[in-house]
Amino acid sequence: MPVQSCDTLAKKKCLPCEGGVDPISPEQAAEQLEEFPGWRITHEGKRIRKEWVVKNFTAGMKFFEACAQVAEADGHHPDLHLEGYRNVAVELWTHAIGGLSENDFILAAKIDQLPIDLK
Ligand SMILES: C[C@H](O)[C@H](O)[C@H]1CNC2=NC(N)=NC(=O)C2=N1
Repeated sequence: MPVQSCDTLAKKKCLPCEGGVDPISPEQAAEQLEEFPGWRITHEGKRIRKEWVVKNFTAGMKFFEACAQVAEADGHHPDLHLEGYRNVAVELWTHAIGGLSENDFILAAKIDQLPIDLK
C-alpha cells in the first residue's frame, strides 16, 4: 500500500474484507503512520491505536457514537475502550485477515476528523 495523506484516505470508502489478502506489513504500517499524529502500532504490527483524555464520561460516549456512525457507514469497525471514565482509546485492525489493511487507515483518518471534547 503506497503511503497516502490523511485527506486522501478520508475521502475513500472502506471495502468489504472477507479475508484472503495479506495484512499490511509492520514496516509499511509504520511508514503510513507518519501521516497520523498520535496513532501508534500495537500487537506486533497487527493493530493501530490512539488515545485521548476526554472532558468527561459523556464526552467519551458522544465520541464513540460518532465513531459508530462512521463505522456503520463504512462497514468497518473499531475496538472502542473507555476506562477510568475519561480515558478513551480506539484500536483498529481488520479481523478478517488478523492484521492491518487500508480500511484501518481510512477509518483512522475519518475518526481523526470527528469532534471530541478533550479534558
Ligand atoms: C463484510 C464486512 O466487510 C465484514 O463483516 C466486516 C465488518 N466490520 C469489520 N471490521 C473490522 N475491523 N474488521 C473486519 O474484518 C470487519 N469485517
